[in-house]
Amino acid sequence: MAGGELDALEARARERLPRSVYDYYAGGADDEVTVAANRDAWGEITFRPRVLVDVSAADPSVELLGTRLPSPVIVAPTAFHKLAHPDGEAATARGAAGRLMVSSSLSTVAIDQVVAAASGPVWLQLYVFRDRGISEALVRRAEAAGCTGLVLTVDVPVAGNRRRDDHNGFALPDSIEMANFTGLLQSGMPDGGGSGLVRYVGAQFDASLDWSAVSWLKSVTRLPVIVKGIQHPDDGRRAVDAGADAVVVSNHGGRQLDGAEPTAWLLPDVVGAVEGRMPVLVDGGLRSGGDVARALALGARAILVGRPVLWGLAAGGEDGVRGVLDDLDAEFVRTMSLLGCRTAVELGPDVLTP
Ligand SMILES: Cc1cc2nc3c(=O)[nH]c(=O)nc-3n(C[C@H](O)[C@H](O)[C@H](O)COP(=O)(O)O)c2cc1C
Ligand SMILES: CCCCC(=O)C(=O)O
Repeated sequence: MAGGELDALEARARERLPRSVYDYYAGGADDEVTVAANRDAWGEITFRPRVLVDVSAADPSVELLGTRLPSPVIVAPTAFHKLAHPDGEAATARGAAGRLMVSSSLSTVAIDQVVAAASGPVWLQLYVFRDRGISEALVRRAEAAGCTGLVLTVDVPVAGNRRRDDHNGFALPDSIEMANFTGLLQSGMPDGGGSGLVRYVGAQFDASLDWSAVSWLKSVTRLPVIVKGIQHPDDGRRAVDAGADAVVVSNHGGRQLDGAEPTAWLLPDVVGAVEGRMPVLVDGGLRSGGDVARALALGARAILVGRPVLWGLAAGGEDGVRGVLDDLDAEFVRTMSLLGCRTAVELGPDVLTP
């Protein structure tokens, strides 16, 4: 579903969604330069295919932290799916159809119900709250639910400046709650002007978080810890030293620091820095199976997609999500085949223009 088709899906989602929800999903920080740059940067990477390779059984599966995934395409954690569809994250989990889904801390369906709806593995994404007890309770809920990984998002010490949300006074309606926090924390957003999400983040998230958070998380769980939001090769190295099991190179889809480097440029440097000591994942602006192949060729083990899943969910519920992901996979297999690669691990820098 590259290019035009995905744009058409986004247009359908946009028609169905209230303006403030569409803007929350689509938008980014400040001038949204990084939102656009993420996407454009993948498109600038060109291929050098090899020919006369038997690709009759091209296999897109990848191994990640001891699990074989049917595809390198992972559902990125995004907040508030009930704003897109009444079944929320349960519909997304069904639509993921066996692929790995990362469920947001800020989901509108509780993590145990997300896992129950999923046919593939589920990781819980964690924000660290001022009250560590809340984060630890979330870890326990994830473990009890059967999650197989914890994704620590590290690029939100404070909320990015989302102008659209400010303008729209974005907030969750009273009918929708942050379902992971019942009994732990108020499950809505504080009142006031501007973005309710920014007020919520300011009140609840721990801006004092530092590298000790990774060892803290490792000390309270036996689940693998994946650090999401790495934007510097030295931080990739530090993540290895801190005991992370994997990292996600991400600028949060351009929603945090505007002007941040597109992840396609940054990825090879982080891959180089970690020297194979752990898998490196990437997200931000990947919109086609060709982009997936580009990321793997640059050294990513797997990739995450954010907004396209939300467009699928808003436009077509569970089937819409499945459609987006199936199309990405089909394009990826076609691209692999045309590059002369039989397995996802065969994708390397040699299939790209140096
Ligand atoms: C609407 C929306 C909500 C998001 N919520 C979260 C979140 O709760 N936790 C998180 O770690 N990342 C969150 N992200 C960032 C995504 O996980 C991911 O990094 C980004 O969307 C990838 O870029 P893409 O949308 O261009 O594919 C969110 C992104 C969007 C678009
Ligand atoms: C401000 C961060 C909270 C939710 C989120 O991750 C997003 O909207 O991108």
